[in-house]
Amino acid sequence: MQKIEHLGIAVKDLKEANKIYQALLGVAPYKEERVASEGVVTSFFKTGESKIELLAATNENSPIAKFIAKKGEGIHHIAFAVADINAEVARLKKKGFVVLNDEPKRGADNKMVVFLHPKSANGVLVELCQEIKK
Ligand SMILES: CC[C@H](C(=O)O)C(=O)SCCNC(=O)CCNC(=O)[C@H](O)C(C)(C)COP(=O)(O)OP(=O)(O)OC[C@H]1O[C@@H](n2cnc3c(N)ncnc32)[C@H](O)[C@@H]1OP(=O)(O)O
Ligand SMILES: [Co+2]
Repeated sequence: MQKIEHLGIAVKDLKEANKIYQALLGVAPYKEERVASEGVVTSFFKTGESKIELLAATNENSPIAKFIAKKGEGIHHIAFAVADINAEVARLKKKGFVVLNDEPKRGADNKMVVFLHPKSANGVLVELCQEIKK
């Protein structure tokens, strides 16, 4: 793992949450991006070497809608940057981690992503991200 790429925070109202995190971090979000395949709209803030990703659901089947219905707003996942996502998936599967999507899928912010089940990491949903080279 290269570094923590972002912390994902599930929010009910993206506009309101943007105001709160802009006040907290002292910077405006640098992008807002819908990921239809995930049923989310995201807002990204850069804070030093890391990022905060706010996520709101765009439909009731969204994992974010389910998460908020069950646990309320809050930290949803931790994302790590990796150099070779397929090699990391193979390594982690060998170690017994439950990989939710063997094939990396297109995420937000120009990344290919894979998720590991929370049960594999002490109740924490883990996302692996590999930058898509331009
Ligand atoms: C890709 C765009 C963007 C990016 O950065 O590029 C994103 O980050 S998109 C983020 C949204 N997408 C995802 O989260 C995809 C991966 N998530 C899933 O596949 C599901 O949400 C899953 C499998 C984590 C849970 O789905 P399930 O239908 O099984 O929901 P349950 O409520 O039954 O959960 C089972 C079990 O897991 C616990 N849980 C659920 N979500 C989380 C979470 N975010 N963190 C920690 N734990 C979580 C839930 O409480 C259940 O545990 P239990 O002890 O049985 O109550
Ligand atoms: Co994410």
